[in-house]
Amino acid sequence: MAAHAGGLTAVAPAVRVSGLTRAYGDRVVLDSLDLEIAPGEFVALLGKSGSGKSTLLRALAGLDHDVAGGGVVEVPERVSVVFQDSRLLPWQRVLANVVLGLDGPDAAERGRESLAEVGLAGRERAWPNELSGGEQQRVALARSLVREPQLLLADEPFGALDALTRIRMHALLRRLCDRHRPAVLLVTHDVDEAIVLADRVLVLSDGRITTERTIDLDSPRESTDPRFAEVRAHLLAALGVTGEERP
Ligand SMILES: Nc1ncnc2c1ncn2[C@@H]1O[C@H](COP(=O)(O)OP(=O)(O)OP(=O)(O)O)[C@@H](O)[C@H]1O
Repeated sequence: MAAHAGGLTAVAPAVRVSGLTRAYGDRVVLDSLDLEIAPGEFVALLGKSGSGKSTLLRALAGLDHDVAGGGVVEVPERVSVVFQDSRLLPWQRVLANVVLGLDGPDAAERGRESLAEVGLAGRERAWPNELSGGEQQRVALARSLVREPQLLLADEPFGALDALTRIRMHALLRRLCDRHRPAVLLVTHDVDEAIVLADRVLVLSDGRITTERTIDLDSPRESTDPRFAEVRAHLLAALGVTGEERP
């Protein structure tokens, strides 16, 4: 069992990770990693495939009891997680999925409001399999945000969506985060997605955060902006993508 349980404490809405180590057998994936996320800050995490992004996210979510390791992980009390697949219960209607486990007499009303926020007003009684992939991810976002998380962990939430839907979801997620102000850790493979959405982009390599870039581009962030291109080149270089390999 990981040392998460020993290190996990409920603190103000921000993240502090210190000396985090995680290993699968002999394979050390996170090697004394340090990370802080300010309240309301949107952080994107890039890294090569297999670099340990999901392992880090799972450590923050407290979902890694099967992994050996140590270190301190401090996260807020209310943490929500969104994955690449929506993980909706197929035998529950949309509203029931959103409010599942939610207490209080106003739970259904809050669920309805949350669905309206993600553009799904009127779809409360639909079954998950009646929705498109993008709509299912909207429901997953509604389910996360109805709990007013102080920390939102998102592991490739748009990875399975087509390019157009992904662009719409970027705008939606940014809007929702501006309104609800959770701290966010977004794991993504998509460098442009990271630059469009995040206040700060991190690169995970060799078990640690090796590159950190604050994104201070004006909104809306356009990939045609030369400053955007400069940030992209910096991050791609940090990911080990050479000039010839770049699109
Ligand atoms: N349950 C497990 N048992 C053994 N090894 C694992 C397990 N989960 C992950 N790993 C290994 O740990 C390393 C990091 O995996 P992880 O999923 O965190 O990487 P990632 O950066 O999220 O990768 P990707 O971008 O491909 O999703 C990989 O080498 C992976 O094979």
